[in-house]
Amino acid sequence: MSGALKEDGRRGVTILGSTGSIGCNTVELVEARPDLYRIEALTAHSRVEILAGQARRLKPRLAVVADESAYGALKDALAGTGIAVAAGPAAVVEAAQLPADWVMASIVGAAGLAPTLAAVRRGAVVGLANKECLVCAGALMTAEVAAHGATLLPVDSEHSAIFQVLDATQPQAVEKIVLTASGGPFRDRTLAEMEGMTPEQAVAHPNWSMGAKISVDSASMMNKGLELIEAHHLFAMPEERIDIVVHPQSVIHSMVSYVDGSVLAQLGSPDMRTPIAYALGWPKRIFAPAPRLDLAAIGQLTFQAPDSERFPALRLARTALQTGGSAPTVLNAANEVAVQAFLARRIGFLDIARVVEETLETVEPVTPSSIDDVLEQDLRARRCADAIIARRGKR
Ligand SMILES: NC(=O)C1=CN([C@@H]2O[C@H](COP(=O)(O)OP(=O)(O)OC[C@H]3O[C@@H](n4cnc5c(N)ncnc54)[C@H](OP(=O)(O)O)[C@@H]3O)[C@@H](O)[C@H]2O)C=CC1
Ligand SMILES: CC(=O)[C@@H](O)[C@H](O)COP(=O)(O)O
Ligand SMILES: [Mn+2]
Repeated sequence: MSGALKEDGRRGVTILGSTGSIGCNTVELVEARPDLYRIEALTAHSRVEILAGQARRLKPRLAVVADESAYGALKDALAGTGIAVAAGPAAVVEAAQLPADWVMASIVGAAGLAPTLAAVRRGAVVGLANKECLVCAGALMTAEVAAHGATLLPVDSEHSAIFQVLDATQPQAVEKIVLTASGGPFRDRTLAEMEGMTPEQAVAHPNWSMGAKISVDSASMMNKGLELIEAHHLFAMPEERIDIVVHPQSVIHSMVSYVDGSVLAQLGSPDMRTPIAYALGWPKRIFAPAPRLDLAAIGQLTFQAPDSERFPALRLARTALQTGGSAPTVLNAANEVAVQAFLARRIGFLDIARVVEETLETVEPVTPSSIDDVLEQDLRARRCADAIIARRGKR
């Protein structure tokens, strides 16, 4: 990021998915430091009111909605501001192509792949919250990062923690990465209890305030499975050297074990403004208004082994990573479809993992050699998962 400052000394920032949980936290941090940052572009799917409010305050060059039917509303909301307005998935990619120094990739799901890739391809520094794009296209994505001299800065709290304590100068000294998992809202529930859990119960995360999709992923622990694959790609760490430990307090955000027996961890309150600020300020640290950690008040930090009987998503993700090729792409796409079906009350909570497993059994893994191949496999998996859900509904 050195040399990435514009003439006025401020870093140009684009936020892809500015209206979401990560996006709004990023906006808050950027807004607090007009001396350091100016906004280049903001994008959303369809929540025009939030996007237009952010745009009026931050005055980007461009504001984009992915949903074309929201174009008129955005145009009206920003009339007379001089801010350019556009709509559609291609316009989101164009927003990512504007010459911002730093891009927050915080669109949810594989929909974030093309715009994130567009930022990578122009060599930007990318704060990566969107884990799905590394899960569905990890090897191709990291190759693009290397080819274009881009920088990926992890924003996911666990990966930010690892990034902060990993000694990249001595990769041979690293024994293991240990991802912490809260266990989600159903950590101590039986399978019989989980069967009847509602979307409202699933999105009620005990520690973090997040968007609906990642909250359901945390409840099924698919989030930790996706994070396992994300860590594998971000830190070039083999699957068997990435452990998962359940830590209900979400205070230790992850750890790195070294060959001398030392374990280094990053701690903090469960507040995404800390990892976002780390990526936004990198290579320096900037202030974040997250609650300060009071260990005496917390009293105890506890740990337990993950249970892949009650949380089969953990097993499915590990197996998909071992299988390789398009298996993680299929896992991710089927999970996105199943989570949406659960949120729409078309399937039950435990059906999410069942749909993912059946899709993985049905769609033959291939070795994608391009992003187009990945997108093709993503589509195949979505169609397969849709068909499985439709069949389940008819029983
Ligand atoms: N929330 C968190 O604390 C964490 C999130 N992450 C990851 O960050 C990403 C974002 O999560 P989160 O902020 O919780 O999600 P949200 O659902 O809160 O926000 C998603 C954002 O993406 C936009 N969006 C949704 N669909 C599309 C689409 N098809 N095309 C373009 N834009 C779209 C939304 O627009 P609109 O508002 O208009 O619908 C919104 O701006 C996810 O990949 C998640 O796994 C990782 C760690 C922590
Ligand atoms: C904030 C963040 O990074 C989330 O991914 C969080 O880790 C979810 O918590 P779980 O550990 O319950 O999946
Ligand atoms: Mn996380």
